[in-house]
Amino acid sequence: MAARSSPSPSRGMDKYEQLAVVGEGSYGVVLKCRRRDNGQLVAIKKFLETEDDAAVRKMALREIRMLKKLRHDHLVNMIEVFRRKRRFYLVFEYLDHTLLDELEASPGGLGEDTAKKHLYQLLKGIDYCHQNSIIHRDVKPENVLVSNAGIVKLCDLGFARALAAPGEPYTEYVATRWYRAPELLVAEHRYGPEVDIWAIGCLFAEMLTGDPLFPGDSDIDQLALIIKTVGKLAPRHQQVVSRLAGGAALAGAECRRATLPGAGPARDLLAACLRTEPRARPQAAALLRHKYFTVDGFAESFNAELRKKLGKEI
Ligand SMILES: Oc1ccc(-c2ccc(-c3cc(Nc4ccc(CNC5CC5)cc4)n[nH]3)cc2)c(O)c1
Repeated sequence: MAARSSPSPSRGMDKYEQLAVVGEGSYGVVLKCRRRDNGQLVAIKKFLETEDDAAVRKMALREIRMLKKLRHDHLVNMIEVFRRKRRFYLVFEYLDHTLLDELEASPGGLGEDTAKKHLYQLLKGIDYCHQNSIIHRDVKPENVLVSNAGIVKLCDLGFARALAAPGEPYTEYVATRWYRAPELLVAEHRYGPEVDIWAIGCLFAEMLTGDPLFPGDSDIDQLALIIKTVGKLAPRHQQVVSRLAGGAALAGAECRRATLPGAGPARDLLAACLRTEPRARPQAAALLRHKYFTVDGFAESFNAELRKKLGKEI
């Protein structure tokens, strides 16, 4: 057989030059890398040793199966997967910074125009997940990526879960407290995509003001902040809270209402995302049709802007 005329193509991590660590989690690390042959920037999630730890291997395979199904303009897309020296490597699109970076750089908030554009793209991304029966479960500023052109993509579906079959309880998980919906704080077994709508409501408020809406320092404190601002919990949740340590004073208490940020349709949309009864929160598809986005032709003109920036039909 003729010898290869060209050098054998680089395999796995040899193809990439490691530039920085951009994220760390319990199951691995996310690296900023540059592809040697074309200079493309990518993010590579490197799992811990998968052979020795069955749980990590199971988690990695579940994550890979799910990520292979999901492709959307407002989700960070996976480019390739490879294994090397008993580890899995997931190669993703790289975007310049996170929403957390933007919030830290703009203490007074992002301004309503930017907040509205980010919110619209977030809702598109999460609507795609929900239409594909996937709950993200950890929507927070660190998991929202922003390109230099203002394109917003959700990332790190490491916590994501497929919607449970009817009657099947979900496993416990600890998403970031400040963005956790009341049904998760009271450990309701049957939660759904509404937990992502709650988190997006929290992000919208934070983009408007620059401050986290509910920065609770414990689960009970988190519930207290929620009740103080958006009112009573759903009756079935109040019963659970009344049995928690320190919860008796909380259940059913309707403290002095702190006010939500925003005005008019923006406040209306925000309040809808933050209804304490999960079943009362609108789905992402309905929120995309909310008057906040439609009344002034925003959706039409912004979709045209997105098409241009994304370079394809939406
Ligand atoms: O299941 C999974 C696992 C991992 C990911 C994932 C995919 C891609 C990324 C990513 C990150 C990224 N860019 C980035 C840029 C900057 C930072 C940090 N900035 C602060 C200043 C230090 C963090 C991230 N581009 N792409 C991060 C996570 C994913 O989307 C799904």
